[in-house]
Amino acid sequence: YTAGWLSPDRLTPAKLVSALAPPGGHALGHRRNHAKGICFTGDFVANGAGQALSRAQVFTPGDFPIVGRFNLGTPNPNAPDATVRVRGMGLQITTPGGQVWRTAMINPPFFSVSTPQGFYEMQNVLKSKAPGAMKAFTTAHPEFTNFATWARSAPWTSSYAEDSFNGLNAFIFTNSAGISRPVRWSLKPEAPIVPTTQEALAKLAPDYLEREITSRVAAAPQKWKMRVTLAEPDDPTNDPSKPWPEARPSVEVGTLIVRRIEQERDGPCRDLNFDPTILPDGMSVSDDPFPAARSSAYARSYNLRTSEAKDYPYQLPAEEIQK
Ligand code: HEM
Repeated sequence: YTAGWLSPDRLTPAKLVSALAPPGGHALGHRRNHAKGICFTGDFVANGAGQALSRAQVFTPGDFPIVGRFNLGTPNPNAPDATVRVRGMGLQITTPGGQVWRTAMINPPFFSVSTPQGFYEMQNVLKSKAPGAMKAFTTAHPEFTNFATWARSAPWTSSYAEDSFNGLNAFIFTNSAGISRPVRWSLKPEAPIVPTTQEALAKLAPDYLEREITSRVAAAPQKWKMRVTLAEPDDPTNDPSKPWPEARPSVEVGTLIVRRIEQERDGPCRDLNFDPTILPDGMSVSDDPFPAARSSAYARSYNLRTSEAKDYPYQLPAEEIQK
């Protein structure tokens, strides 16, 4: 009756965030996960087709401003690009009525584990040297083997512009007729994909992805199509490790256009928390347990990093600025 607050085994935001810490501790002032990244701005051009699914203003035909962040799934802000398998995009779209949609998506087509508890255990086992720890983990979380197969076999790219970004969690869209349906969303790149290998990427500069996207966007805006996929009655909505069948109907709702790469250190992403529960009217969370867990963990990470600004100063130290 204490809602679990007094249970020592209860999974808390503090435990979730601490579990992400690398052996030397977290990099102060930085995001506790997806710490390496680069901010951007641009717009989302809605084609109007999404209005059939959701009454959110973002689906009415028009152009809406975006702030987003390409990132790598690592707590290390200095990790070489080729050492990180998961890439992500944080995205905020705002519409004139003051509605805000935040989402944070990644490149795998399904998540590594079924539950937030599984995510916590995965962080611990990835650091554990105990013999048999991984075997015990995969026995308890057999879904992880699908993710390991994806990580081993999926092609790499040498540009964020060539990556797909998948929301993975299920949400509920409600249209103006009051009809509610479970959905997931994805961004597919318009840039042609040039597959590469981890070895080839490792031979490039450790920050190649940031440099490449900066020059690519300076030469031309980069685009992704946003697609919303609809669940059928038996599709799982509470487990992002289970992809829905390819044949599910989907609706292309618009185009994301990245027009400018922004400063990461003192740009518009720094004070932004891409909390996946910040949703406009016409979208809501489902029975998927991740968005609530993520929301509480991101808030904790945000509070920690913003109170550590002295460890990650907005301006570069004077000696690092070339005059
Ligand atoms: C319980 C599971 C998860 C935990 C504990 C977790 C934790 C975190 C934390 C602490 C951050 C940094 C937040 C900040 O300081 O602003 C973060 C960022 C991020 N997460 Fe998660 N995460 C989880 C699941 C997921 C899932 C399922 C996805 C994708 C579908 C995802 C994608 C991302 C992305 C793309 C970012 C970077 C957003 C940005 O640029 O700020 N995470 N995560």
